[in-house]
Amino acid sequence: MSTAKKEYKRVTVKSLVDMKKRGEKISMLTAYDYSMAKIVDSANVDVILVGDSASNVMAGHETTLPITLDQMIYHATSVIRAVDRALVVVDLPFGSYQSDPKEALRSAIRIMKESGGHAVKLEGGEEIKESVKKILKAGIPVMGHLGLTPQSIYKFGTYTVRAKEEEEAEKLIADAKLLEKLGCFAIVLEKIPAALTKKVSESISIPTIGIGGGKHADGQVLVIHDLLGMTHEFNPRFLRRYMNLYEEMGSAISQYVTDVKSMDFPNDEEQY
Ligand SMILES: Nc1nc(=O)c2c([nH]1)NC[C@@H]1CN(c3ccc(C(=O)N[C@@H](CCC(=O)O)C(=O)O)cc3)CN21
Ligand SMILES: CC(C)C(=O)C(=O)O
Ligand SMILES: [Mg+2]
Repeated sequence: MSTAKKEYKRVTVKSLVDMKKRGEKISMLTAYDYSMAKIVDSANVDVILVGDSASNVMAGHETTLPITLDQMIYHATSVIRAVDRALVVVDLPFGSYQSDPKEALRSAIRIMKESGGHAVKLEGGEEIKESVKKILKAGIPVMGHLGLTPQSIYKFGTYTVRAKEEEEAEKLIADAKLLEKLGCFAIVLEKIPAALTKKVSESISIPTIGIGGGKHADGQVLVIHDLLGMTHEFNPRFLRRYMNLYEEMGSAISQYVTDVKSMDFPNDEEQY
């Protein structure tokens, strides 16, 4: 017996590669909790990233380094409960994969088993080759992340554009080809020159997802709170704000305070 079920087709790792082949751009946004993920998924975003940017956006840390694997699993579990259509990718947090490939696999397995996420994302290329191999061998899809890799911020000291010099650009291209060869299904390219994004995207058959990587990436990703204008102090050039929720929410909340103080709320209809 068939029930009247909402029509949707799940996004898979394979459908993303097919989208690149067709020339259809991929949309990706972060979400860290149930309510936000419900809205993002209902708006037909292809990929939802449970990013370690939760460390900044949810917990208020200065960097992504402090967030733990347990905390990432908590966020991912909440997101998974809300999602019907999108592919859900979960960041492996700093410290959960860098020491050795076995630990990397254990961390990836915990994410898959405990949250129900569909894939994991790791920052780096050649340096994490063995870990990527091991995770893929276990049947867990892996998304790469090259260019500005926030988990290595203390190695670089700044969030400036990466791979502007020839040598770093060549390494990035080699890393992208390596990740493709290993079997990754997509690669995030963060804050690199548009011309390099173009070159990388043309050199590999798996999709590139840009954030500050320009128009030639096969898809785009943003932190949802940035797009909605909730993080009003974060203003990189690559960010397009679609709302100014920081101000809108602030005035709604001020109005509530005013209404409580003036005894306008609750009124006769809003009580029993
Ligand atoms: N809210 C938020 N949005 C993000 O995109 C994001 C996070 N948090 N946390 C984790 C990483 C860090 N990311 C970043 C951080 C800084 C810049 C950046 O462009 N910062 C400065 C410029 C710094 C410089 O040029 O030295 C800026 O213009 O805001 C970009 C991406 C991307 N990720
Ligand atoms: C900015 C994206 C790519 C990310 O890794 C995150 O949100 O953690
Ligand atoms: Mg991240």
